[in-house]
Parts: sequence; structure tokens; C-alpha cells
Amino acid sequence: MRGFYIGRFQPYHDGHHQMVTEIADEVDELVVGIGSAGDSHTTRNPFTAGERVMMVTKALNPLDIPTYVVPIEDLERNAVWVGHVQSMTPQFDVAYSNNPLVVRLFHESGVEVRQSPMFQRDVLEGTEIRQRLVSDGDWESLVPDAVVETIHEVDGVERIKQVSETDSNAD
Ligand SMILES: Nc1ncnc2c1ncn2[C@@H]1O[C@H](COP(=O)(O)OP(=O)(O)OP(=O)(O)O)[C@@H](O)[C@H]1O
Ligand SMILES: NC(=O)c1ccc[n+]([C@@H]2O[C@H](COP(=O)(O)O)[C@@H](O)[C@H]2O)c1
Repeated sequence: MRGFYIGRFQPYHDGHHQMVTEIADEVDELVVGIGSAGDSHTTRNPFTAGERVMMVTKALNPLDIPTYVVPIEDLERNAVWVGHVQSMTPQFDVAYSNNPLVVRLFHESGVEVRQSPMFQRDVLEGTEIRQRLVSDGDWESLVPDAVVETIHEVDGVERIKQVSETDSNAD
């Protein structure tokens, strides 16, 4: 059985990784979708699809199942989004998400959806980690080592600080 897990992963953090680790016990192969692939260089979406591919691919390396990391751009029409996803990914049998819209869209398309508990949601949240990146807080302890390396490699701390100065939608 092949599973599918989608997120924006801005950045990929230990809550995502805990979820992936548990999914890996249930499936034979895993497809990870990098959502909102066209978005980057804003406070809410600082990292490019390619940078997020690096973070996720390196973090998934220790898993002992085959994994595929696929960037997926947003569409104007929610009603046809599942078909768009399926057109970009290896065929999958079950989708994993805790996002209510994503759960609804897969359910309406007849795809089985599984949800998971939220792990340490008070700190394991992209918004919290991005705020710590901007304010020189401790973000490194909330993401896998591979993500720390990737963010430093792309000068991501300076980038998010700089774009947050001009981004009126900063969060
Ligand atoms: N701590 C967590 N535990 C379990 N699942 C999580 C956790 N954080 C996020 N998820 C789930 O992972 C998927 C992708 O999440 P996403 O990339 O939006 O991260 P986020 O932490 O919610 O970020 P943001 O604050 O940027 O919205 C969603 O289904 C989301 O509900
Ligand atoms: N119409 C669309 O393009 C559409 C619909 C539902 C989800 N999505 C994307 O799926 C991803 C879901 O991930 P999150 O759970 O991290 O929000 C996001 O990138 C979101 O933009 C896109």
C-alpha cells in the first residue's frame, strides 16, 4: 500500500517527522507532497519548493521504505484539486492530513483519508518556528538536523528576517 502526505512544510519540523514516522509503519511506500510549491520568499512561505524538497528528502533518508517527494502548486479551484494532485504523484491508496480542507476534498473524491494526533502543537507549528527564526529564538531544537543544515545552506535565517521587514502579511 502506498500513502500520501501533503503539507507546506515551511519548514518541515519534528511534528511532521513524528507523523511521517508513524505513517511509515502503516504503508509500504510514501509519497510526500510539497504544497503551495510556487510560494517562497514571504514570511509565511519563506522557502522554495526546491529547498523544501532538500529538507524533506534528507530528513526521510533514515526511513526504510521507498519515498517520493513531489512539489505541487496551488490551483484556483478546490473542486478539482485532488485530480491535480493525482496527476502529479505516483498512484496512492490512502491520504494522510490533519488539514480540514484537505480531509474534505479527499473524502469527497472517494480517497480514504487518515488523520493523526497533533504532537506538541504548542511548539511544533510552522508559525511558531518562523517567529523564532525571525527573532533569534531556539528553532533548531524543533526541526530535524537535516532541516537545520538546509536552512543554513540557503542562508534562510537572513532571508526570513529580511522579507519579514517588508511583508505586511507577516506571521
Ligand atoms: N505538531 C504536529 N503534529 C501532527 N501533525 C502536524 C503537526 N504540525 C502540523 N501537522 C500537520 O502536518 C500537515 C502539514 O502541516 P503544515 O506544513 O501546514 O505545518 P504547520 O505546522 O501547521 O504550519 P503553519 O503554522 O505554517 O500552518 C498538516 O496536516 C498539519 O495539520
Ligand atoms: N486549491 C488548492 O490549490 C488547494 C486545496 C487544498 C489544499 N491545498 C494545498 O495543500 C497544502 C496543504 O498543506 P497544509 O496542511 O500544510 O496547509 C497547502 O499547500 C495548500 O495550499 C491546495
